[in-house]
Amino acid sequence: MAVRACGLIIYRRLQPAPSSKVADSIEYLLLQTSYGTHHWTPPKGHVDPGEDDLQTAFRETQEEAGLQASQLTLIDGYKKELHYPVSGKPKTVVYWLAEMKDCNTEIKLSEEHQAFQWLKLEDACKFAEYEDMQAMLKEVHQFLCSRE
Ligand SMILES: Nc1nc2c(ncn2[C@@H]2O[C@H](COP(=O)(O)OP(=O)(O)OP(=O)(O)OP(=O)(O)OC[C@H]3O[C@@H](n4cnc5c(=O)[nH]c(N)nc54)[C@H](O)[C@@H]3O)[C@@H](O)[C@H]2O)c(=O)[nH]1
Repeated sequence: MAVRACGLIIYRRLQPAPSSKVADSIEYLLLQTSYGTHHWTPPKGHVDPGEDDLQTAFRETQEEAGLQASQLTLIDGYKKELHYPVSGKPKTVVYWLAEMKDCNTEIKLSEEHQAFQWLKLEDACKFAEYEDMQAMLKEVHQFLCSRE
């Protein structure tokens, strides 16, 4: 059976300048692991026994970024599964989308991560080096822009 993890793609909207596009005011949160290859990822982690997927996504976000569910707005209509192998075993990661209620809320990392960045789409795709993650971020961006 596949290893299962869940997380949240978190974004914030900066106040756009009058002439700029809404799309340019969106930034995504990525965390850099303090272990392994120091890859960048949204907050996410393994599902604990007895937990449902969305509970896991919020718990991991709280543990890894210090953000409470009450500080986030879960966005209806977006959910995505990524499937990739880790150490030869299949892994499924389920992501939801959430917006920061206050874009200045402090991010508090755990020992699992050594840095975080708020990134515009183009830079987020550079930091998130995996093609499936990049495709997901682009899809999310389209989704958000189409709602405006
Ligand atoms: N010392 C040490 N300790 C580790 C290591 N490894 C884990 N720990 C410990 O485990 C705990 C983590 O527990 P949770 O937080 O519950 O789990 P997750 O959040 O799920 O975290 P993971 O890091 O296990 O899982 P991924 O992010 O999935 O990375 C796994 C591999 O998959 C690739 N990869 C990543 N993302 C993508 C993608 O989007 N697309 C594609 N295609 N590929 C992707 C990439 O190659 C990567 O190397 C920590 O406490 C550590 O103590 C390690 O190497 N050394």
